Amino acid sequence: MGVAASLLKGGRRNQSILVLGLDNAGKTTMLYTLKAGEVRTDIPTIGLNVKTLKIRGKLSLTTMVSWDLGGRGNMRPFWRAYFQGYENVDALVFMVDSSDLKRMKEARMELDNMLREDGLLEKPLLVFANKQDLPGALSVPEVVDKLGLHGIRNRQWYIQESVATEGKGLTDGLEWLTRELQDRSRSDRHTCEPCLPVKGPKTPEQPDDVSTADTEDAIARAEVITAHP
Ligand SMILES: Nc1nc2c(ncn2[C@@H]2O[C@H](COP(=O)(O)OP(=O)(O)OP(=O)(O)O)[C@@H](O)[C@H]2O)c(=O)[nH]1
Ligand SMILES: [Mg+2]
Repeated sequence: MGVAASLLKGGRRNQSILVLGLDNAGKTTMLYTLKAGEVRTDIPTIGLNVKTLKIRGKLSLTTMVSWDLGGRGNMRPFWRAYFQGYENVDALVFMVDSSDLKRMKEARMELDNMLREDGLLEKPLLVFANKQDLPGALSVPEVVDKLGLHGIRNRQWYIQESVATEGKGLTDGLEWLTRELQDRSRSDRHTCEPCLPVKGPKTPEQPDDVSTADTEDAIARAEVITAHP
């Protein structure tokens, strides 16, 4: 199972998003496609990629640092250590290859395992039902069923169909997530004044050229400024 993690920096504090999914689900493709016009489809992630996305809105700039850990097998102990128990992760994105019926069970197991992590309890979940362009791809209700999403309790979740190679659905899903995070951060402000800055996961690069986030308009203009190694 591969994973990409993103530190979304904007507004009053950093927000970090883990992007998870089995290998071949389309995580890296999504990150590349968010850079308008560039699609890389031929590189399975081996080891660790670090990318920085600059997301420009009408009045703002948001910076997302992403960690993309590819490969098969159980890397969870490594991720848990790397992200310090996930306590500073704000949200999850889970990407699934909707056309790969044979691996739906495995995908569900990996998702369930991550949702059980103490540091991730109650954090919002966005699922991308990816590869909708392929023949035989499961529909959104079918993916909901296969992944057992209706059984999720005590967290907000949302599923979005997508075609990562064409950028379809990516901004719609991410807009839901950013709205959800903004709502949560607003309600935190009411309930925990004064809010202390929250430390994000360790990153080799902490961009600081960030102003208030206006993500609804911004995501579509994501610009990858750090290259795939
Ligand atoms: N048809 C189709 N192919 C896709 C789509 N998204 C990704 N792919 C292809 O699926 C393959 C795997 O995509 P990656 O982005 O490398 O998958 P990954 O989740 O990063 O995989 P790992 O790095 O191994 O964890 C590539 O050949 C992509 O071109 C999609 O929406 N439709
Ligand atoms: Mg990858």
